[in-house]
Amino acid sequence: MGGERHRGRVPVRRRRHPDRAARRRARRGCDDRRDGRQPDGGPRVSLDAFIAGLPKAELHVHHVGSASPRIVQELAARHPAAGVPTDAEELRRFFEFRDFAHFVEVYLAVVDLIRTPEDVRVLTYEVAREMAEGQRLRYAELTCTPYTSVLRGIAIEAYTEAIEDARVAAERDFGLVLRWIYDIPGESGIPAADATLSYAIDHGTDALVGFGLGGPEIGVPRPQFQPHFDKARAAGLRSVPHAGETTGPQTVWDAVRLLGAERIGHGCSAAQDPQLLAYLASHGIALEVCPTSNIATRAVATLDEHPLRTFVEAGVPVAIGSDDPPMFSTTLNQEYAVAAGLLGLDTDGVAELSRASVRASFAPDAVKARLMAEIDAYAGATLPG
Ligand SMILES: O=c1[nH]cnc2c1ncn2[C@@H]1O[C@H](CO)[C@@H](O)[C@H]1O
Repeated sequence: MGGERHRGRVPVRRRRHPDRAARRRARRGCDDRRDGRQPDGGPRVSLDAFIAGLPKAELHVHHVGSASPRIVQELAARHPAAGVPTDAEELRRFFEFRDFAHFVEVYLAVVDLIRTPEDVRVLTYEVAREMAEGQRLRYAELTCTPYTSVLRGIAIEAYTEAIEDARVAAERDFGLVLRWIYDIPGESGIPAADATLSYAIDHGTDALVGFGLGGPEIGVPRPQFQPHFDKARAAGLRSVPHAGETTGPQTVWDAVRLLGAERIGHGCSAAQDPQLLAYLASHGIALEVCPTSNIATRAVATLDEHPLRTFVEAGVPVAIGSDDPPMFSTTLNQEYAVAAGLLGLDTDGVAELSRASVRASFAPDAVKARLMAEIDAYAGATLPG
């Protein structure tokens, strides 16, 4: 496989910092270089166009957080009491976050729009359409929070049926393979953890692959959820908690040591702890890195300070994710462009980012092999221009 060319590493260009032009491209989320120095061959495309056409896997994206303005507007109009604006400009302002706590507040206001099983089905199917058609996603592990929907009156049986209907339809209609991760909304504590575990173990389908933990970290210590993760893992689910997004490296250690994390959501603060980086690298524990989200929620102050390069240079596997893309005015394509700017990647490097996500995924082997072959075929047939 093409991925072996780099021994499974994303090839960072050996510079301490991305050059000014790369930083500008990262900020704009695009690449308009036209150096014309490439050999003749297949179609020539800009890095942006290359990314747009690149088959991809997405491992860190939230279900409700993927609702596009079109879907949010539609739901907001159906459920006006939730207080989410329906006007496009007001909606844009509504999604400007003061800090992480405010982000969670806004996020939960959108959660409040999901009231019926039909809301869940439409949301999931439309999100899948946008993933496949807009981002060339071929595989996605979507983080769902059934607890918040059940709390709003949707029975877990109806919830499960709705997402499963959408999953089957999305694979049939868009060729997108979907898998689920159920996360505990951390701010709701042990009752949410108990319920989410039961939804996973008693109601989860074969498409449920992971067990997660989201929401705030401050005031929500990870160790309290160890029994839940123990049971989820014993039932065959993979452990994928968020950690180190808004607190220090100790939270990441807790996630790894106590919750058995196989991948970490965000993990930004791991960059402060060289021993932790070495541990993540030697155990192949991937960090799901969502640069624009980190800036929007103020987890990282500026893009120039983003730790992605530190992770890659330390040999930590990374999977680029979009988190809650419409809320952060981004897309997975744009996150790839930002990552390319931070790492100084060309088209080969960007293709390798996509392979890295496939490797870190919990996709069945046959799906992984198919995706790797698709990426190789695409990268081999497209020349940068
Ligand atoms: O970046 C994020 N970090 C943590 N939680 C998040 C993020 N994006 C969405 N959620 C969601 O916030 C809800 C409240 O706990 C959870 O449902 C979690 O999935």
